[in-house]
Order: sequence, then C-alpha cells, then structure tokens
Amino acid sequence: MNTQAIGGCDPQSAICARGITRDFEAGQTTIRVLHGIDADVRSGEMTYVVGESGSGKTTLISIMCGILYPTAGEVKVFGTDIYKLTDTELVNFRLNNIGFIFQQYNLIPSIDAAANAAVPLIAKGMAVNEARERAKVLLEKLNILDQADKLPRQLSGGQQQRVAIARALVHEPRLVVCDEPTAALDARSGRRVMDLLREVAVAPDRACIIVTHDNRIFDLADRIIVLEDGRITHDGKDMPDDH
Ligand SMILES: Nc1ncnc2c1ncn2[C@@H]1O[C@H](COP(=O)(O)OP(=O)(O)OP(=O)(O)O)[C@@H](O)[C@H]1O
Repeated sequence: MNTQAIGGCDPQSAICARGITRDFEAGQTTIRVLHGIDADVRSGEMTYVVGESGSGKTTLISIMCGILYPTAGEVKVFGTDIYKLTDTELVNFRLNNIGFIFQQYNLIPSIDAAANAAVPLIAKGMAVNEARERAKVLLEKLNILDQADKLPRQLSGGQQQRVAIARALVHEPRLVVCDEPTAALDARSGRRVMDLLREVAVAPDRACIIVTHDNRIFDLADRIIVLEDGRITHDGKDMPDDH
C-alpha cells in the first residue's frame, strides 16, 4: 500500500499513527481514553511519551506496537498497516520486529534468567544453548551475568527488570517499546539500561519508544510527546517548561 495512504505518513517513520481513538467499557458507560491521536515515531530516534497517571500513555504505546486494537484509527509500523494483518500475521510481525519492556516483567517462573532472556530467539527457532549464550552477552552488559542461572523468584525486582530488558533486546528488534524501563532501578543501573537501549535500539533503521515518569532520564530523549487526558499537548525535542 502507498505510504501516503494514512494522512501523510513520513516514509522515514518507524510508527505512523493516525486518528487513534480508544474506548473502554466501564459498566453501562463508555470511557474515551484516547481522542483521535496523530503521532509519529521516527527511525533513529528515542521518543518519550510522558504525562500524568491515567493520561493514556500505556494505552497509546500498546496500540502503537500491535498489542491493543484501537477503537478507530490506523497504525503503520515500518510501513505495515498492522491492524489490517490477520491475528497470526500480527503475532509474527511482533515477534520479528518488536521488543517489549513492560511494567509487569512476565518472566517464566520455571526457567532461569538466561533462558528467560533467550525466549525470543528460541521462539524463532534458535538452538537453546546458542540462544542462552547470546542472552548472556546482554545480561553481562546489564551487570547481572552472575544471576544467569537463577530463577526469577530468586532475583530482586531490579534484577528481574533487567532480565526483561535483555529479553526485549536479544533478537535485535527494529522497534523497542518500553513502559517505565528504569522505574525499579537505582540511578546508575537506570543509566546503564538507557545506554544499552541507545546502543541496541537506536539506529537509522530502528527506533525506541519509552513511557516514563523518570525525570533522571529526560535529558536522553530525542523527542518528547506529552499526553494530557488522551490528547497530545506537546511534541518536540525538549520538555515543555511546565513539566
Ligand atoms: N482495560 C481497561 N478497561 C477500562 N479502563 C481502562 C483499561 N485500561 C486503561 N483504562 C483506563 O484508561 C485510562 C488511561 O490508562 P493508561 O494505563 O493508558 O494510562 P497511563 O497514562 O499509562 O497511566 P500510568 O502512568 O498510571 O501508567 C485510565 O483512566 C485507565 O483507568
């Protein structure tokens, strides 16, 4: 399909979202959480989505990365109109192109940290030992290689978060989507995560989108989108003065 088909998508956009609306049913009423959002996430950039609790950040990035259907609107990820794919095509698209870091780490309790971090590679058919070795390279960069053989319940919250981060990056996805990636980490570990995200996730043909409240890392954004009550109120290189 022509890239211009969705209201003027820039061909360089990693994500082009147009007219995104999302409603949730709450008892007898319908709550509109996103009101016709138009947004672009550019390749080669680290884009932050910030805003008050409940403003719709998680809902927006979930729609942008193919895990939550919009009520209305269209999303292109690297030129693919993702909500026109079949369910199976969408699952495969996510597996091949997107890495996720969510607030719930969703680690598999019965396998160790290295195996958890290796899951995307194993899902794509790589031999377990080779996948574990690749995962360990990231665990080392995140300073938790010594935890590689431990089960998730034997790890601290911050260590579990870093395993989830390794899992999101291990298959070198073109798009990395993160919800509060530094929330459970001290300042030094948070910086280490951000350095790794920039190293792995930001390149001319890659992009990274991050929801964060963490003002310790605001200076690292290339672009900041501010959401208020389901609408974009700022989209620029710097944080607006009132935040
Ligand atoms: N599954 C759902 N059913 C009903 N309402 C929902 C659902 N998911 C989100 N909401 C509502 O949508 C609004 C936006 O939620 P969302 O999680 O996107 O906000 P957020 O900006 O990410 O918040 P936070 O910073 O607290 O994580 C909230 O009012 C929330 O209660």
